[in-house]
Amino acid sequence: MTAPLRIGTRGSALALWQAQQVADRLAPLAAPRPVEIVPLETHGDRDQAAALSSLGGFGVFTKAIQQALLDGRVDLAVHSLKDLPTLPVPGIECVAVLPRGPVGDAFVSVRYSRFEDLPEGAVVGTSSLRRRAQLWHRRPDLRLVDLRGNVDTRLRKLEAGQYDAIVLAEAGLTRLGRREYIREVLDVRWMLPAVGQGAIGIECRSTDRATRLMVEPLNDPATWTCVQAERALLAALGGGCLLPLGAHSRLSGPTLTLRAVVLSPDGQRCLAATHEGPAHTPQAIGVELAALLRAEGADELLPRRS
Ligand SMILES: NCc1[nH]cc(CCC(=O)O)c1CC(=O)O
Repeated sequence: MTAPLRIGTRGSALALWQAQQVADRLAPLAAPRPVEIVPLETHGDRDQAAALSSLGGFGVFTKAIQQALLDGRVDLAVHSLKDLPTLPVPGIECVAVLPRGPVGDAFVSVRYSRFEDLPEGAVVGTSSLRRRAQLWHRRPDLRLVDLRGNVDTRLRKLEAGQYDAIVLAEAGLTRLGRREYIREVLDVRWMLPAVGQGAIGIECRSTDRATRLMVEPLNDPATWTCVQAERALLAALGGGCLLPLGAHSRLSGPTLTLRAVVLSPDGQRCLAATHEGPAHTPQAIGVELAALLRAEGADELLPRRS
């Protein structure tokens, strides 16, 4: 009975910080069982050089952890929700999300204190299709160059002087104690976050009732509502991280408002729509917003999937 409760996670500093949050909250519920963090290497960690798209794009940071969960090598899995594909994995269920952190994207630069100060043709590092498309939509003159790696790797590359600025999730910088790098949080009215950005999801094996019951109390209902709507939107558009889609949800009393943009990769075309409804039907709001975007012609912008 003293077998530890094992939490599977990526081994990056950010992933370990997130897993530790779960471990700290779970410890009193699991006692006297100890809680242990098990860092696992994922496809996305192993192949830093390859573009995410060439790795297949779906679940490169989550599949290996889900496999360990299915194999019984770990008892739960902790993911950045934005890295977790919406396609359900048989035998695995997302049981809880922690209270959401900051959702926005941060402008990080040594040379410029505001995005608007970037001179014509400035070099901005980011590999995210969503960030690239929204940056280009606002500033077609920018030179956008690939930048991959963990948060600290990207900050080091910025400091090496190769980029005028980079864009990173505010949540990651905050969690790693790197907020001093943030020069400006980009306005969510034009830089919409990724689906699930800033949220941490916890998965269990569907059959492991004991662990599920232990994890359920960690769920934050407000965060759950918002991410359900965002993920339903993403699923209805059939996209993974290869789709230049931004989404932002806001819960105000009994009403959930979801806003989203779908862009062409070059940022020239941008469709936006907003939809709201009762907060107890988040998935319907996401699905209906997808239909509104389709009615505007989103299908032409969605990547072809084989
Ligand atoms: N794709 C990598 C990734 N996955 C989650 C975060 C940050 C935390 C979050 O947004 O939840 C990051 C880094 C980044 O995008 O800057």
